Amino acid sequence: MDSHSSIVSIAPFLLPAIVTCFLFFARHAPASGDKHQRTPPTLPFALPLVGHLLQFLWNTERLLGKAATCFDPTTPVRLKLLNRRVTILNGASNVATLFKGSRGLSSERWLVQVLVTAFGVNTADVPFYHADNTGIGQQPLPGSNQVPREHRIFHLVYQNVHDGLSGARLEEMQNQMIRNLYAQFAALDVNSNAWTDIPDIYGSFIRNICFAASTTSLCGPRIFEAAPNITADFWDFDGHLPNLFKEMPQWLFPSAYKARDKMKDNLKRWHELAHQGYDVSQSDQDRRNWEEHFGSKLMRCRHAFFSKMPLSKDSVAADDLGLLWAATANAIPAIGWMVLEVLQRPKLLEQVRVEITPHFRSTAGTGPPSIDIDGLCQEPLIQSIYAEVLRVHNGTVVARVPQTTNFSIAGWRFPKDEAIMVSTYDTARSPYIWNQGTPENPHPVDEFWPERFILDPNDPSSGPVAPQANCEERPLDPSNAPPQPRFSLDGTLGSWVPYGGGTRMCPGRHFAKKELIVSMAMFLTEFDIQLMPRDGWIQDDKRYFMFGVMHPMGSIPARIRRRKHSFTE
Ligand code: HEM
Repeated sequence: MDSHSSIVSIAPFLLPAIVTCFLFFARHAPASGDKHQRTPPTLPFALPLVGHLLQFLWNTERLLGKAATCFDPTTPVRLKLLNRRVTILNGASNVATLFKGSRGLSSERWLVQVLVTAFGVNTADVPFYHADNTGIGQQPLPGSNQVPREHRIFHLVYQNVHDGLSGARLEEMQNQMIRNLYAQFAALDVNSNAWTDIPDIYGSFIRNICFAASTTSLCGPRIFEAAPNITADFWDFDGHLPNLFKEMPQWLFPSAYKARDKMKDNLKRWHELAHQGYDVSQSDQDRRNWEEHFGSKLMRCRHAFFSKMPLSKDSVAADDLGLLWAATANAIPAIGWMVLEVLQRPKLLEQVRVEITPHFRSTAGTGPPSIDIDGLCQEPLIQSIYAEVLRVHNGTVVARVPQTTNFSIAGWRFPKDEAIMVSTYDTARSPYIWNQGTPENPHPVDEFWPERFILDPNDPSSGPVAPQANCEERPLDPSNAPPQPRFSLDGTLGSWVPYGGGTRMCPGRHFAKKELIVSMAMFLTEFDIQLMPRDGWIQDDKRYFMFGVMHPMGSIPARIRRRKHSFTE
């Protein structure tokens, strides 16, 4: 493990000393440097030595919220985490500039650290990752190490996920998702003439069905043969991930490390079975976009290049755990939220079903429904719900590190090797940017407002962005058709960033949009779902804050039945 990665492991030893000399010491680092380049101010902190570490570990939401509001809304703010410094970037235009300026910034060191601490890549394999400083591009970076092409792990992984999630491979993944969801629905013991009680409609129903469907689309069905309990094991691991991510020591959280080891063992068993059934050295000649051993072409080609690298089986399993997590741990809670936000509003449910129906052709129990995916994904209200789910429920931190020299944005200097972070949760809540409705009909930034992303040309108070914040001209419709309300992200550049941005922007975003919308549409078309009465709206489980789309909190009891003319009957 690299030298600065174990800050947290010593934190518990420092605690008694910190408590006895509790000084309430606040500091605001003066802006330094020449008049063109200022160092961002440090958020005041009370404990010298540790800085903001304890708050970072136990109340990250509050800490990042303070960093977003402590100075003016475009001022970046530095945090001190024991011996490490990071800067939280604020302001939509600064965020957009960061993502545009990908040259000179890297995510690779950060990525390796996450692969080790969160997913369990072997420390013995770290030098192999670090030896590759050739970048993600087709050509190695000038002046970088001489690394054989087949060992350029960052380039190969980058190219593989981008190829595997576009064009015909993307279409195959979409079709697989529909087929696999249909198979999951058909296997359920749920009738149309009686209600079935479900103890937790998200945690024991939607989440498990979607994991099985999504993982089969990515990895093929063999993974469930090799590891029959992988669904439960995965969600157990996901629940422990915040502690792993924050580098909590094993002696303090042994169950987190156990859950991760279990998942790595599951994946190793699958790798063994898949390699027995399929020779990855032939994968270049195999034109299929999906086969049953490794599933998607993405996965098959990935294992073809892994097989030429001197990585341990343990590290390959850990790296795959990272990919499986990226592919499911945001998308599935987001599907859950899409369904739940609609179900909590009966009128919205009716409107959504009106948008869904024309795009579905049922095959009446003889196979998966035929869905006009592109048409469905262009419906304005459905897209607005999708964008609003990712605005409200996403608590990700996206990181970049200036690699070779200091980096600057709008006159602020960001030192080399110090992480610059963007909190998607706070950018999505800036009251200076987001439309909060009218005094008669307010919609605060924390509220889920299904129509927030609908721009009605006849209503100047509509659209995602507050009228005073929107400098972009509203484009005219060239067809001269009477202006219709439409889905719009206009003015949200640098503020709606659930997928990050720039060259490292999430390569799964095109698949994710379709996966989220199609899955929601399939659940709402196949089932009537009645949530048990509850006080207030369903809330985010803040334990997942900082780690992507948060899960809904607590158990959500419901009853369900198949709808008449559902596609499985
Ligand atoms: C709602 C769903 C999703 C959200 C909110 C999401 C969000 C993100 C974010 C914020 C990043 C980091 C981007 C950056 O650093 O700028 C990321 C990276 C990534 N995502 Fe997604 N993601 C989603 C779904 C998916 C899916 C479905 C897949 C694959 C099937 C996927 C695969 C990846 C991969 C491989 C990376 C790493 C890319 C790299 O390092 O270059 N994601 N995602």
